[in-house]
Amino acid sequence: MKPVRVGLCGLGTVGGGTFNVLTRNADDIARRAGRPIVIEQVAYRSLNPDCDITGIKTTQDVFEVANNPDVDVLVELIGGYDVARELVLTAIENGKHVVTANKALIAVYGNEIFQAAHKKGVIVAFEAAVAGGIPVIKSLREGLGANRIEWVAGIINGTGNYILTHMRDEGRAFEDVLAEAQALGYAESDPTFDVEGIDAAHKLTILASIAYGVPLQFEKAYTEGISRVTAEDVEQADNLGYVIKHLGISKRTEAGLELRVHPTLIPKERLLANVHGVKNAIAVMGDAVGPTLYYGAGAGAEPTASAVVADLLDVARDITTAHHYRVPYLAFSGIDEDVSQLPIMPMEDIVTAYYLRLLAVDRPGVLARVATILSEQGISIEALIQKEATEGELVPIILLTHRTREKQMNEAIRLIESLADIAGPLTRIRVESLDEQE
Ligand SMILES: NC(=O)C1=CN([C@@H]2O[C@H](COP(=O)(O)OP(=O)(O)OC[C@H]3O[C@@H](n4cnc5c(N)ncnc54)[C@H](O)[C@@H]3O)[C@@H](O)[C@H]2O)C=CC1
Ligand SMILES: N[C@@H](CC=O)C(=O)O
Ligand code: NA
Repeated sequence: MKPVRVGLCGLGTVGGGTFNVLTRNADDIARRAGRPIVIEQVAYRSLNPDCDITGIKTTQDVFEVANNPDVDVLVELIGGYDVARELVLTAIENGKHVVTANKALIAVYGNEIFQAAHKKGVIVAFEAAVAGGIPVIKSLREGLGANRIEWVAGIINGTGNYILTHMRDEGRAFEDVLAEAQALGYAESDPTFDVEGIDAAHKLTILASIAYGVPLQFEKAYTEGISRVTAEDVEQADNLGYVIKHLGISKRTEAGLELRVHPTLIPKERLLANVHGVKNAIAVMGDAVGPTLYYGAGAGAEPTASAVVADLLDVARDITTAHHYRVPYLAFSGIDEDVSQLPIMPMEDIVTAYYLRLLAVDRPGVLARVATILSEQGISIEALIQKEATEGELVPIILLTHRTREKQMNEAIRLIESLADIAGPLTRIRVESLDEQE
């Protein structure tokens, strides 16, 4: 049978991995696809020493691939927003299917891209864009199709989890571990995307759209990174029975959808608390199936390539069976119709528990003043640790609260920070109990 011809754009970490997996496993892939999947052309800026591209047509210009009539599927692995958007739209305009690992592109321009693809009747597949090699998009879009999804929560940035794990286990400095994650090919070209939660917010935006059938709304996601989490917070969380993880959380509530990324205290016994290094895990709660968990490598050359090549297989199978994209881009049918208008909730309306760490002058009555402020905002305290003074006359106070509205907590924090006895901004980390095992 006629092969499916791939135009590979970008030969970096994921491009190189994709090239190698596709060529190494070509026979098995052809048997699964019902036809060979061959690399017709590669566009790259610099050669990847791990790839032997002898005999393959190459170019420095990615648009040559998008305009090449011998290419059936364009694989976009150059990353970034603008050139990638133009490249993908050009390929679609030319009737080519597209496979991409670019979550920034899908989260920000996905609505426009799917419209264009729908018009042309081509596939845009992006399994590698969320949680690397874990087939979470396929699971959510297809395997859980019978369910009303209640919530999705997970560790969806490998670099951030790698940093938190190695800082905690080896006491290493943030910058040192970040440099290692970059060398291993896990980080984005701008690593602040990983560290500040932007990459996780891109992925959460995509997961939420697929889970609830809402348009992609990255601009409404609340995003907070891990750069302010200290070794002290990690230790105090541990004393209280929690682990700090950087989570993406999206819940369906009566008021709308929560869409938030931030460091989170989770009970040590939860499965998510035990996901370490570059591994990702996403818990999904469906009304029929109950809690489910998807775990694996969230970044890296071949784990991510595994998802890219699986998407190529889907494309090949759809071409072979002459289907017109069997599964809708964001899981719900139609492109405008059937999209739910469930609102994304403002962060101030979120209800959750909180860990607070403050530094107070060691004088009688400070704790009572803090407790009064919390109580006046209707916030009750679940646990309290007051440590011996360690920093001159400043004494750390750790508080764990019961669930309360973010708006009340913001007001309480503002009032506590304005007390003369309190030094500097306090640390606030949200707490989730995440019943993913029940
Ligand atoms: N590294 C990882 O573990 C994962 C990355 N991704 C996504 O995959 C995409 C690629 O990421 P990486 O492979 O890590 O990046 P990378 O920086 O290793 O590779 C990108 C390659 O594209 C090339 N490139 C950029 N613009 C180009 C252009 N105009 N023409 C030709 N070549 C061009 C660069 O020279 C580079 O070799 C990104 O969208 C990223 O977010 C997704 C999941 C995991
Ligand atoms: N930089 C990302 C790569 C995969 O999406 C991460 O670290 O998770
Ligand atoms: Na994936």
